[in-house]
Amino acid sequence: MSPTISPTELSRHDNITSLWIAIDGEVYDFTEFAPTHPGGIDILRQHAGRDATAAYNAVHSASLVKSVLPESKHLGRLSSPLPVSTSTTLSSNKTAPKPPLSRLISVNDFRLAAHTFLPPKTLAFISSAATDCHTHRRNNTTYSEITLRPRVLVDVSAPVSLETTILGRAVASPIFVSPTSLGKTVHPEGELEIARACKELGGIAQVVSTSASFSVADVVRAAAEHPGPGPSSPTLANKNNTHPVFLQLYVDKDQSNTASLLHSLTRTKTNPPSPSKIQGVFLTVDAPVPGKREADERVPPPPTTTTTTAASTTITPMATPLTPSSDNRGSALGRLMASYISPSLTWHATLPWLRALLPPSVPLVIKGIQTAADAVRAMEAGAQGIVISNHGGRSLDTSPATILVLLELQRCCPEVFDRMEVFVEGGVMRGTDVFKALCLGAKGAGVGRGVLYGLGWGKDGVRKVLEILNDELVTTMKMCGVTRLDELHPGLLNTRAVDHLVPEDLSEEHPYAKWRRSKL
Ligand SMILES: Cc1cc2nc3c(=O)[nH]c(=O)nc-3n(C[C@H](O)[C@H](O)[C@H](O)COP(=O)(O)O)c2cc1C
Repeated sequence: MSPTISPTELSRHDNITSLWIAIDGEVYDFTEFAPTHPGGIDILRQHAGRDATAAYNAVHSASLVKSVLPESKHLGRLSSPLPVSTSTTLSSNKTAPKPPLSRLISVNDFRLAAHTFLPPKTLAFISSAATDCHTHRRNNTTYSEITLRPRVLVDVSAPVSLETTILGRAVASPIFVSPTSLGKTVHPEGELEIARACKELGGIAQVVSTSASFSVADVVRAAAEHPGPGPSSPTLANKNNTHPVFLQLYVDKDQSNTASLLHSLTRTKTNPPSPSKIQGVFLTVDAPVPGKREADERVPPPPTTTTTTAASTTITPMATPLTPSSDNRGSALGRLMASYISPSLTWHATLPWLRALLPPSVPLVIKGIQTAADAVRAMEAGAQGIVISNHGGRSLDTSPATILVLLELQRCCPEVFDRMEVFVEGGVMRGTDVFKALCLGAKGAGVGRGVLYGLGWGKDGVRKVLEILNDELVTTMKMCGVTRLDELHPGLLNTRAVDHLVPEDLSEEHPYAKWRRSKL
């Protein structure tokens, strides 16, 4: 039986040299873990010696604490409950009722509707992008600059199957769910609901963020327990009635944390070994430092309250004088979340290190490629895939729209499409966007914010967002005279309006400005 700890004893451990916290009636020692906490040490210091159940549950799954702390750090049960001092969630501060799903017929409808009921801080976190948001906008608008070249008088009566593979796994569609952090800020079951929707749709690939509210193991478990469409579904891509789950990886400043995370997900002690919990790793490389997201910085967390009345218990775990709200740069959740991410990844050290950590059967994909030269480097480094991405315009404003980078690869290094899988994400809001990406060689197109807006309605909302995109893709294909994904090719597009923006070769030099400040 675990020891009993009194509130008085708990309250003695209220500082960084001895940092105990109670969660759901259990007391944990966070002293060693605190400096590496992904959300920063300040938030743990704020709750040191206290009951942090409400703040914890607002962003984390119940089981996460047990998976990140060793058993020895679970000290015992709290002898009597403590009054709740601060609580609860970014998503509890609703401002309007949600419109019914039946009224929403486009991804943009979801975006607009989410603006009516998501609390301001959650909305700012999701919708924000770096500085003036040029890249965020252009990710989307550049798709509309590329026009279609429909072929008519083609029999398109055959049913269209969107089934394909992603990194060797059968999927129901080339559209996949991009990794996003803190799903619980939108829905209490966050990434679990996304997994359920992906499974119900017959196997949509889901990339789960290292900074998700739920661990990947929780996501895999939730999907396994969810009935899904059943193996008898005639359109089921994945006959095993599962959906592929990939881990998006931020390498921790303390690399041993990353090593043990990967070990726990890909290696088992069982004999014979059970399969890896994840079907691949997407290493994010476009956010070595946090982007300056001004909307997220500007919107303060809801005000702190110390009362326990039902009406006033709405607060984020960040709302204290120690949190970003007291910082003279603002109060961005994104910046707080990024504090554990290593800024020192390199081609020559990080990739071989990661490859050696992963079993050979687990593919490694580099997420955040923004030039043809880096695509070639990734290929030469032995990556199984790349994601052309600029983090949805959240990292570096005025970096190129992702569809332009896809064109750059076609122009400068077309061989990469035969040697590895190329994915693209950023600004995908329509089936026509997906169609254009696929015509230009993408194996799949990822959706980030659109899925989060759908998550406001739980799994049914996520499902509807993905269904809308699938339907629009099928309609576009038929209108263009094709009924199979392998019939898509660049000739179905006119890219002249943007061709002048596409670099012409792999050179890392400017085409004519050769001047250098330093001769070194
Ligand atoms: C709220 C939010 C959180 C995100 N968190 C992560 C993350 O934890 N890891 C990551 O690699 N990318 C993250 N991204 C970037 C997405 O994976 C993806 O690149 C981007 O959302 C695609 O653009 P879109 O939102 O226009 O579809 C996040 C994006 C958003 C909107």
